[in-house]
Amino acid sequence: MTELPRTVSETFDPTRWREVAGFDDLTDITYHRGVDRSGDAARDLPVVRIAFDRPEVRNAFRPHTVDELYRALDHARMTSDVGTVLIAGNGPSPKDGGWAFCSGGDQRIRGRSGYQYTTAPDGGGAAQTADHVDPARAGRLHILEVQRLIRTMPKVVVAVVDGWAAGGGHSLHVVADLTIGCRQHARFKQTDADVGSFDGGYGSAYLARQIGQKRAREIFFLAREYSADDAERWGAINEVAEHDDLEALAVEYARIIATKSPQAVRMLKFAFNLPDDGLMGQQVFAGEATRLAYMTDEAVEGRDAFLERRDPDWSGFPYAF
Ligand SMILES: CC(C)(COP(=O)(O)OP(=O)(O)OC[C@H]1O[C@@H](n2cnc3c(N)ncnc32)[C@H](O)[C@@H]1OP(=O)(O)O)[C@@H](O)C(=O)NCCC(=O)NCCSC(=O)c1cc(O)c2ccccc2c1O
Repeated sequence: MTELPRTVSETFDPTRWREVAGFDDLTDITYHRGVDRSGDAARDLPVVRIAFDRPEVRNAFRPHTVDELYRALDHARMTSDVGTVLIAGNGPSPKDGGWAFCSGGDQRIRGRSGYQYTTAPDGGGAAQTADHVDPARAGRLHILEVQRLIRTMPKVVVAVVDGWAAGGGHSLHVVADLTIGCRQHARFKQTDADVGSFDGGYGSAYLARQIGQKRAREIFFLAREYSADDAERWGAINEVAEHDDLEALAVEYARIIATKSPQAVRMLKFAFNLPDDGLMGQQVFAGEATRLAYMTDEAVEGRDAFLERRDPDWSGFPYAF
């Protein structure tokens, strides 16, 4: 029987998860693999849980958080028996009991060139101030790289919103394939324009594709707070769950997704992306089509003819219609 992991969040059920080997150095996020311990031997499930772990600042991200998030997501992307990636926020805050999915970029270390790396001694808690900025490392806006990874990974990414989704955290929920929200604590608020920032890509324009121009503009221009029930009504999220049931619902989504064909899910995700992603969307979709084509006898004939220094024989392959 595998050892139970530490309880990283009040809603985290350690019996459902195991730690992922090679990630014991994480400071700003947690990363777990779903596991079924009901039998004699624990069995891995096709789901991972990646969670922001800075509840004292409503799970704001600093560059180091983004580095860790990218690394865990990319590991999940390359783990071929994982079909669903949950992104969550650990909580509540030890300071005031507040819950958050993610409140976006850590405003304390935002510089003129982006969010700055720091040398704060405590891993990013109270000591994380502009005084600790590392002048040798350029400021970053690389949460956008994370957005692209979520967008292009051939798996279903689910945002599990158990508290504030604000600023860049709001954008992460927008770019995720699916979002579920907690009735009691999920709060959505797009604060970008309050703090002189703007996610002009997926966070805004893609949001408008999802819920319509008027509502998306309202969300950005008024920066009002809205609930999970509001969000569901507007089509901004998929489902609302009670606080105690939210993570179980996310795992249930993953179970259902695992009953579907991986290839079909991959092709569907890239097909959904294509119209909004321009040539890059076409490239990603077409790459998968090329991979499928390589599996045919026709493509094998082309390769073999080259390797055997002969003309290809296409006679067995009709111009199908
Ligand atoms: C999220 C809130 C609405 C929650 O309000 P609440 O009243 O519940 O909690 P507090 O405000 O008291 O917060 C508790 C505690 O956490 C600290 N904190 C919260 N959020 C942040 C943050 N983002 N950065 C740093 N610290 C934060 C807060 O100061 C309190 O600390 P104490 O020490 O006082 O206990 C509310 O907190 C809120 O509005 N937060 C800010 C939301 C925000 O504006 N985020 C940044 C938006 S910009 C952004 O995220 C962004 C990032 C990018 O990398 C981009 C890249 C490219 C394009 C655009 C980008 C972008 O827009």
